[in-house]
Amino acid sequence: MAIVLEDVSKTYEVKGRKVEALKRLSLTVGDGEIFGIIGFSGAGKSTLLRLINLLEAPSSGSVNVNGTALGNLSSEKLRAKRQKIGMIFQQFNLIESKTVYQNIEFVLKASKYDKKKVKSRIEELLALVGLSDKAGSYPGNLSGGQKQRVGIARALANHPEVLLCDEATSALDPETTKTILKLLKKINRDLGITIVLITHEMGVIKEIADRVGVMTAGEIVEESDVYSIFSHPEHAVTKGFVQDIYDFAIPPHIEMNDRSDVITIKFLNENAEANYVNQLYRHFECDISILNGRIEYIQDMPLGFLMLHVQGDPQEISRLKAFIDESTGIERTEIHAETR
Ligand SMILES: Nc1ncnc2c1ncn2[C@@H]1O[C@H](COP(=O)(O)OP(=O)(O)OP(=O)(O)O)[C@@H](O)[C@H]1O
Repeated sequence: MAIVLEDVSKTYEVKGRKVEALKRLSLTVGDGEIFGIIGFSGAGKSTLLRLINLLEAPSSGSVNVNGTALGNLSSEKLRAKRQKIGMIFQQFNLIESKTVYQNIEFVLKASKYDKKKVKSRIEELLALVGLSDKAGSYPGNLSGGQKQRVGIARALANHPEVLLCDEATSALDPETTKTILKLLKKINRDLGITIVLITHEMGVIKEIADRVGVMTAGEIVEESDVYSIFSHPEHAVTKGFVQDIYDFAIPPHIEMNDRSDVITIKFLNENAEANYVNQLYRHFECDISILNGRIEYIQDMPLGFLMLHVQGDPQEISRLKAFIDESTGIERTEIHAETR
């Protein structure tokens, strides 16, 4: 396992008042996995990342990165271990007075990288992030996406085993965000680097993560593969985060007392693309109108939704609902947006 946190707590003391940033949190991130942590501001995400990055020690509990327990390391060993953990930041944190080349050179020099190999390593890194032609540019002359590419090149300079991403795309526009996430995915696949990213945007999780932990008030309240988090959110906070894809309001023209006849169905995996409504039309003597529908792709796997208005004999409607409930890969969902 790449990262194992066991029963970790972190308490800060601010003006005599205790702030519990992390509360007996346990987490395991597998080798080569992309693990996303999502939570609102103040949930404790950055604190968690700083523990993995060895910037801070937990108040209690243990942190283990790639087989090394991080407590009780000598400062020399700690420094060596830190080099194996790369990090990128929301605000890129580049040195403005140095060129792209020099920004990367700076970390290689600091880690006493073999001098003969520094130049070729920098060229290799710049090629990897698609910036070979920007070696002599200053950060001030780069776009946000290019700056983050430099950040990524710098983070990878010392061949890390783990890459930590702290809101790495939050300062970028949606298109640039996509290209940066694509690059991170490529790095994960091609170099086998484990990635832990923290974000407050579910879109980022949907695009890139294999698994996700939902954080609130210093705890991970739900943890699962990304498809399950979207298709079966359990905790109220998770439901809030995935609300966007469940955003089916019952149209205003449906009278208040007819609303119990509105059924929203969720289609899991390949069932999203099957012709299910045809079966409903064929088997049941009800009037069925489609009010809304959508297919979301989560890691290329479809998750479909269909909102139907079903009218007719109440017994027939009950039979139809029972039929839906018995169908594999099809579920009725109670989660949808407030009626507008
Ligand atoms: N160095 C510190 N000293 C005192 N309190 C801190 C410190 N760092 C974090 N905290 C507190 O710990 C809690 C968790 O903060 P943290 O920054 O980890 O949350 P976050 O989820 O990363 O939020 P954000 O997205 O706003 O950065 C907050 O209540 C914060 O005020």
